[in-house]
Amino acid sequence: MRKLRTYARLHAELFAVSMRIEPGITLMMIAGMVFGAFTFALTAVGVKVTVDAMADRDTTMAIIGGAVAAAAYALDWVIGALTGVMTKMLIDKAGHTGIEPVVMRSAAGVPEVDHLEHTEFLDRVTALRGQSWAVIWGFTLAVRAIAQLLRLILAVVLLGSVSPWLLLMFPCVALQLWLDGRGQARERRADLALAEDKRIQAHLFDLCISGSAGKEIRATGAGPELIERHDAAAERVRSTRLRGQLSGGIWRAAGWVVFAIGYTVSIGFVAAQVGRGEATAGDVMMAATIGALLRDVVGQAVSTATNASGTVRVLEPFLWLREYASEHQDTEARTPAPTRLDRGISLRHLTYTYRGTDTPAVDDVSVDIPAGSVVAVVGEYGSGKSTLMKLLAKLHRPVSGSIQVDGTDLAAIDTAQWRQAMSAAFQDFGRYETSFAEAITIGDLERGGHDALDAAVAAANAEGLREKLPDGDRTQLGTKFGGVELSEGQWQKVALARSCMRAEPLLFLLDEPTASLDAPSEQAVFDSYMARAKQIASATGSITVIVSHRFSTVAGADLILVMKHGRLIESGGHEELLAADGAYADLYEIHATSYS
Ligand SMILES: Nc1ncnc2c1ncn2[C@@H]1O[C@H](COP(=O)(O)OP(=O)(O)OP(=O)(O)O)[C@@H](O)[C@H]1O
Repeated sequence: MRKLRTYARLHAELFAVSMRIEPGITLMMIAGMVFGAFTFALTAVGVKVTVDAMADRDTTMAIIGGAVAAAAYALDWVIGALTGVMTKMLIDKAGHTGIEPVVMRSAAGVPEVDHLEHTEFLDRVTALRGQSWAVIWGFTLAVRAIAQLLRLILAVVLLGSVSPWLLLMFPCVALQLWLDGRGQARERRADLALAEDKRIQAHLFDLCISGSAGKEIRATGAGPELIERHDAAAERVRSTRLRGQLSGGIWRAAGWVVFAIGYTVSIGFVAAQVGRGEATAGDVMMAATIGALLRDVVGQAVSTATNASGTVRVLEPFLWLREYASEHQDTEARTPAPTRLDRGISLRHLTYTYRGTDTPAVDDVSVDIPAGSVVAVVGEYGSGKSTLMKLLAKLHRPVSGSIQVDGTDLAAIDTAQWRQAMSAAFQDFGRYETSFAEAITIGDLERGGHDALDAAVAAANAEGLREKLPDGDRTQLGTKFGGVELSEGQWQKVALARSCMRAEPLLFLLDEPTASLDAPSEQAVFDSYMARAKQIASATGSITVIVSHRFSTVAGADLILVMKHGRLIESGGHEELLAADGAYADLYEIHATSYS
């Protein structure tokens, strides 16, 4: 019942969207479908009038009845064709301009990132990708289903007026629809069951044709194994789908058998009534006509139901995605973000566990980071450094504990404002395939014109790259849209410059932002970042947090946090930690020679 209400509400919304985008076509389509139901009834009545008039030798009435029946039948076809065209136009326009933006906003507009790594989200996005039009199709099918119901009601009235025996057809129709529904459910279940294999198949395909992974695959000789796995996934998809279609087909065929029995028996009863003088030949012809048309109506109802159930595959993810996006909008976080830091940022028993895992990635971390400080986070791979950075950026919500910004819980601070107040460069940076200038200034980052762009490029040590670009700042980056391809390190410099567009961020997060750079570039970037960090710190009390394996950089930080298995095991200044001769001293010894 709840599901029914949810879908009714959704269709009401989709009606509103369609009316907003194409009011004329929406109304004409609905009117056409409803009117079509009456032409169906008119055809049957016309046939009865003709046959009875012929029996009475009333030629005029017979001609009128025949003409009405023929015209109504033909009109039904014309209306069917026109509503078909209008439906297509509506789906095309409202789907792309009304629904696609909602899908995009729901998928990309959640402030946190937990969902981006989760199958329940990914499965639904896979189902919706490029399929937004089918959401509006779902609405047009609902209208069609109502019009078909109207046809069935008219058929009941007409058949009931001839003989109650004819009503026997309806339980058979109902039983057929039920059996058909069972068949569809089988197919739907099979479709859901194969979603993961489909994703695996797509992932392996993308991997094999991607420029970056393609090199590695060839070098390591992993190609045949990946192709084999791809084929195995494809085979699982095929066999699961076939099983679903076979069992669905059996249920459907059973449905048609039931209908055929109902039709034959009920018409047989009326024919017997004619012999007893209880019905006219016109009644039999009307019943036979309605029965025959009913077969079409039921056939159409079944195909509407099939299509509607097909669109559930899109409507369900659409509803889920919208609900997820609205539930994760962080609307309680209303405290304005500060404009400067006085005391600093304190982590209080901060804990975060990724969904689907048991061990916390950040485990009970407590530390005070004074305003104006440069902090380095070090630790082995997988020790929780990136997760800590993401928690500071509000990309994940702590499972327990908190982050206090000058005494205010970060959870209560307006997320959008917090992001405006900070800057970040991550290890896995984005590649925006647009012009060089736009790839740096894109987003809601401050647009300080050419001066800001120049400063950001300088801070990222990307002037050399900029000079080499054939069209300067207007050079299109990436080959997807016919631009120039950059090396990994050059892409990283663009990302670094992007993170420097905010002149005075309160929090500057740098999560191994130079992993793809050569040693001199890395040194130059860190020197300029450290100078910048100190300069910003004196103006607004800003904090810079750097995750790095470069110990010459780490050593220059005011505070060093050493992480292990998600826990903060040591913290302090470089000399202090070396003197303590603990984990930091060990790490320093291992890394100093290779990275400094
Ligand atoms: N999306 C995720 N889902 C589940 N577990 C995750 C996810 N991301 C990270 N982890 C796990 O959380 C732990 C901490 O990962 P994190 O990336 O924070 O470590 P790190 O110290 O930054 O590692 P690295 O130096 O390799 O970047 C690791 O055990 C990792 O496997």
